[in-house]
Amino acid sequence: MAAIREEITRALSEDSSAMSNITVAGAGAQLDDDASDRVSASTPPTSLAESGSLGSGKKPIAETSLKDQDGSTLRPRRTRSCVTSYNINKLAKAQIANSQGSASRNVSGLTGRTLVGEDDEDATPYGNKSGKALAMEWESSRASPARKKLRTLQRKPSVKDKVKKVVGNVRSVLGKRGRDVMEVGKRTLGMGEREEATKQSKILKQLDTGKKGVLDELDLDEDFSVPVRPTKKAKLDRAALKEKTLTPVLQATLPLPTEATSGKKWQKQGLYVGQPSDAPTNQNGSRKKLHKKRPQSSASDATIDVSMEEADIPPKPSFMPLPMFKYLEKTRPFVIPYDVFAPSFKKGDEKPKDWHQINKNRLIGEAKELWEDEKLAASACSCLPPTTDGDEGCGEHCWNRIMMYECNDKNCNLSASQCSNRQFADLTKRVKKGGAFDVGVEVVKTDKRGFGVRACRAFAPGEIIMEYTGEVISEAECQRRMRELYQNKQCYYLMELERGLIIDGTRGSMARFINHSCEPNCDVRMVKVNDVPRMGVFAGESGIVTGQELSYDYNFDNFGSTHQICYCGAPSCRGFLSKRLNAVEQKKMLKVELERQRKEAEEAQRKAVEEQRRKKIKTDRGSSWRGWLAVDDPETKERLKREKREREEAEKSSSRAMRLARRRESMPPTQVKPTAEKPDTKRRRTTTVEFETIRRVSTETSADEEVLAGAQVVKRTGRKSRVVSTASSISASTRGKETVVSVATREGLVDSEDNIFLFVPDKDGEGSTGVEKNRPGSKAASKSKEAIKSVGRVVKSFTGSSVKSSTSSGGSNKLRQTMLSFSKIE
Ligand SMILES: C[S@@+](CC[C@H](N)C(=O)[O-])C[C@H]1O[C@@H](n2cnc3c(N)ncnc32)[C@H](O)[C@@H]1O
Repeated sequence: MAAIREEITRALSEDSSAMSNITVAGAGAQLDDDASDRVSASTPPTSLAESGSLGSGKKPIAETSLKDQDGSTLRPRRTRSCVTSYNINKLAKAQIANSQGSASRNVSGLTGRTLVGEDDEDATPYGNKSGKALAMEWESSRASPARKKLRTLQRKPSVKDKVKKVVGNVRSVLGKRGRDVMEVGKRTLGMGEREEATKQSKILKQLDTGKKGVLDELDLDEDFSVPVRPTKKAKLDRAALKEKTLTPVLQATLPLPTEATSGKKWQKQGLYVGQPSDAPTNQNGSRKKLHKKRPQSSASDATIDVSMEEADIPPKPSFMPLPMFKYLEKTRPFVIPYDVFAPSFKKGDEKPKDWHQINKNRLIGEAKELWEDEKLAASACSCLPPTTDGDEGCGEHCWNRIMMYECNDKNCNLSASQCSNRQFADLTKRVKKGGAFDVGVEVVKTDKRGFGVRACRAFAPGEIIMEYTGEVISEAECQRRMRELYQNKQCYYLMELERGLIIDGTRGSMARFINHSCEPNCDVRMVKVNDVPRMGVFAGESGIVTGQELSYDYNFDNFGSTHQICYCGAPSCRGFLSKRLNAVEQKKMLKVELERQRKEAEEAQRKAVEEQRRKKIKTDRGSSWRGWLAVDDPETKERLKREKREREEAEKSSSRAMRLARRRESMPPTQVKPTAEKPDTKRRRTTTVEFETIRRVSTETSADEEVLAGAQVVKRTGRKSRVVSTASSISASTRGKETVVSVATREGLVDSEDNIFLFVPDKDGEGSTGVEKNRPGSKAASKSKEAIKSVGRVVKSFTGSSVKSSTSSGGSNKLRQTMLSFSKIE
């Protein structure tokens, strides 16, 4: 038991030898120690270089007491689950210490505790032997009895392990609060890591008091803290830190096992460091991933030779660089999105309509004479150059400034860089650059106050923002304009400049859009620049930030007879755009203003209704409607006539018109309708046709044909008979004794009831005229047979039933032919 207790030691002094424990350094290392202890105590090492444990020394420097300083018994802060792996670091450090005579410092700051197998030195394959022995042991075969023993240890949890677990559980039962109290108390007493270890031992001693004491079963050098699963980051950080510090030392001293030498693969990093790679592990996927991501451990690169001095360099905390650092290191040109910096007009935003921009004052009319008449008094300052760097001359005591003169090379002895009273000169330079930032302002639409001006950059207190420019007019001209031009206007842009001169910003700079506020952020004041008065807009006492709307108090500067309601929204708003009014005035103004607003609203409503009505009409008419024509307008009349003419001409020259013309030309002259005599009645037209056809008959008649004078179709309707048609065309040809007469009538085929009379000319040859006389509608025709007889000799009469009828072609003037056959009259 005593022997074992001797083993349960921890190196506490710096001068412990290599063969004893690796020491924990003094105050400087205390922090490290503590930190690493916190991590490693609960987490097994994850690389060769990482292990914080070393074998117990041969010569314990101080035996760890199981009692606390004040003698109270404290339970261990943590328990540590037994990890059945051998600690190579311990060996490595021992080797280093050996080579240097004494190890003065644990480079990593780890406490150097052994993880496993320290309770039985002989049970370890390497023990605390010399470096040579170590080297040899690395090459030892798998079947070495020590290794077998180690495996046995790994496989079977001993009673000691179980007790450790119980202790851990006891601690965890205390709960967080209890632990916190303990921590606080510990800190108060200034207890360090050693005390912690002592407490653990005390608890173990207590456990050993029973009949079946288990202390002899325990490795009291173990940390009994409850294993806390480390976070991924903690694992990474710790691994990186320890690898950086320890592995070079290892490489410098410890010949690592290689496949060539041992014929066996050893775990060089990770939870199972120092074990053969084929030993059973609990490595899961995520841990493997971690390994992959990690930079190649230098432990595997045995060729790197790192000196101890290098290894002693305190390790750089290895944080993962945040991505933005890399990004920021790169220099490249970039543009800030414009709408972030200066959200200007966007598509569709309303823009001021009747604004003619003038960036320099223009003297109008008699203002010119007034301007020239009075010369400004001379001014000069005697300011001294500033003594301290960064200071500016011509401050508030500058005479020029007091007199509202801007300094220049003539009236100021300081250089431009030393003088702070050259604002207009600065403004000119700035604006000349022309960018949005340089101009620094923009016009925007406000809610109730029309347009306004917004800063698209910051302005320091008192810094000039812009100049108020426009037409410089005399007072008389101003009155006239007010009376005649701006009578019905809501907005005035008039501002008094000096000596009865007024700037009318109706045509002017952007400053004309600056709205009024009862708590303004700008001042507008006149400054004489090179003996010329100019009006500037300056940032107020608080300065201007980007995006802020500019405003000044119209109280003194704004012309305008009416008092408009103010919508500046300032807590101390006066209610109107003018000076503060007394109660009666205010009431009156309010009434006037409300009346104005009412009228305005009425007008707006009327317009809206009108617009709606117009829209409705438009939609009702549809898209094809072209609108009304003012036909009484002579111009329109003329236009319509012209259009009609053009249409007719186009029609004439159209393909249809051409076709008709061609057809007319190809027709025999008898068929050609004389275009000159345009028939204007139906009756006349009929007559014309008859006339034509009769003529044709006569021309077509051959010598041996009986010439018929005409034919008439008489229709009977009841008892009445009526000549419905006089034959339009009669032709007769004789075939032997038979004569075939073709009669064409215009008014339908001959019915079975109809009588058809054929005429032959009288002896005097008047028969042909008889037809003419008996044309439909004529007196003669309206009479019956007698009438016919009188004009010619009826050679044959037929009834429709004995008549063959057919229709011949003929377009609109269709002729219906009735073929009559009869025998030649003897
Ligand atoms: C010099 S103009 C300013 C620019 C004007 N907003 C525009 O759209 O042209 C002055 C006119 O702006 C309007 N205005 C300015 N400040 C106002 C305020 N605080 N409340 C109501 N109207 C204001 C008034 O109609 C006033 O007559």
